[in-house]
Amino acid sequence: MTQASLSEIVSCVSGYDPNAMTVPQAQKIIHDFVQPIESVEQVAIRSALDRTLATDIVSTIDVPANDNSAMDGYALRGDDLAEGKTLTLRIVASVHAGQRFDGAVASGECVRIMTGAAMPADCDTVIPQEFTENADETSVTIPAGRVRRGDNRRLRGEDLRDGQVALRAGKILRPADIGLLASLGVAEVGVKRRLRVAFFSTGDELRSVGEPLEPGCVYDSNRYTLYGMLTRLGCDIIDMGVVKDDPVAMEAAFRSACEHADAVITSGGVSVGAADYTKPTMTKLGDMLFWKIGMRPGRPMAFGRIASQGRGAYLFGLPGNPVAVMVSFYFFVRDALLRMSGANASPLPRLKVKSLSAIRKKPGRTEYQRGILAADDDGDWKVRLTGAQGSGILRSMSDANCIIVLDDAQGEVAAGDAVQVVLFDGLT
Ligand SMILES: Nc1nc2c(c(=O)[nH]1)N[C@H]1C(S)=C(S)[C@@H](COP(=O)(O)OP(=O)(O)OC[C@H]3O[C@@H](n4cnc5c(N)ncnc54)[C@H](O)[C@@H]3O)O[C@H]1N2
Ligand code: MOO
Repeated sequence: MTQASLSEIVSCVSGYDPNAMTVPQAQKIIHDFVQPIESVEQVAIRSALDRTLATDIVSTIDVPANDNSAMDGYALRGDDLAEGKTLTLRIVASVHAGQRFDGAVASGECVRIMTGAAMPADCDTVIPQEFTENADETSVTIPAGRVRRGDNRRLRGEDLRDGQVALRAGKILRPADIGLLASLGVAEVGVKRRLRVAFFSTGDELRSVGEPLEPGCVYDSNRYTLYGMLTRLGCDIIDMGVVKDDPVAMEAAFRSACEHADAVITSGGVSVGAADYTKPTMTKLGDMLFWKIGMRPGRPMAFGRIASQGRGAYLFGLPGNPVAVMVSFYFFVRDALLRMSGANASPLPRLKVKSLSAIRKKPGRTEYQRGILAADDDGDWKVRLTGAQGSGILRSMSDANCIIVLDDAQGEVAAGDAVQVVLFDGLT
């Protein structure tokens, strides 16, 4: 299948204007343009943690394999239970997990049973031992009203049935999933290979950690935040360092990155400054779009694809400001990389909570403010701003535990109004 060009994709977007893109328009174009990689590798299930499953996994057994007891107690015939009647049953056998009792259990009889042991064929109910009375080696009394037919019995195949799809291709495997695979007896699975993502920072003012900081210079922090975000996403990273504001050096960096990477991320040089060479270099080499997106931070952004030696790499030219890099990554690049890696990722969940801070906001653009979400004394979760929100203030990201997302239509937020937040941390 040949890949659609960016111009074909943008022609389907109503009201497309590169100088006034909305966040949803830009997200949609990127999502529609990127294509999943095809390479698959077989790995042991522990190594499959956080990887993207390549094929559906179908169970070849029932889990559990037998009806079994959910409690330590006594397995009995539900027919023996009668409303308001105390019952004394004769114990005919005892079964532990891993054992089964194949004998008959007649009316008036029961079997001492442990959690996980297979149910005797004639029994459909288990009474936990602490609900019984006068138990000894030979008999046990079941007081009236303590158990109903079918209680405390786990049914064969209630977790998964033979032939049922246990996990769908595209799932990013979490701890529960590799446990589920183990419960099916699966030792290895096919996962998509890790994405290879190259990145470099641009700017003559940038110094790398370890170098002296001359007047007018700043340390390059974007390569570290990108390293962190890409590593968390499970990518193989290619750190290409700092590239000077020089068209020849920049072209060489792009060409080299595209030889090995599935995606290339740059920061800086996408605005209108005299030394902003990223855009002209990208245009020379590939199928590129440059946008001014109605958002803050992260307004300028370049996106496209560079083809080189029969293969191609997607390209994300992010703005230089450190907070803008992170916000653009979380709200554009992350989804694209997940899609490229073959994952069926759902949108980042948003929670609606009250804001303790009044927030200045004009309708017409999306704002991503850094917030601290905490429970008050009544257990209600509320969010407040971290403080100054400039897109160069990286500490605002470090202090935050969430992003407050104020959509295009949102105007001023008064203290006490509800806002939507995206959490940084969660169970994965
Ligand atoms: N006349 C205009 N000026 C600017 C506009 C505009 O529309 N018109 N947009 C502003 C916005 S918004 C942003 S964001 C920046 C984006 O500019 P660039 O992508 O060209 O980024 P630079 O100019 O290279 O850098 C911006 C800023 O960030 C610092 N920086 C860059 N790289 C790093 C790094 N790796 N680590 C730490 N800090 C970095 C850089 O020193 C600058 O301070 O343009 C605005 N201007
Ligand atoms: O993208 Mo710029 O950092 O919005 O301010």
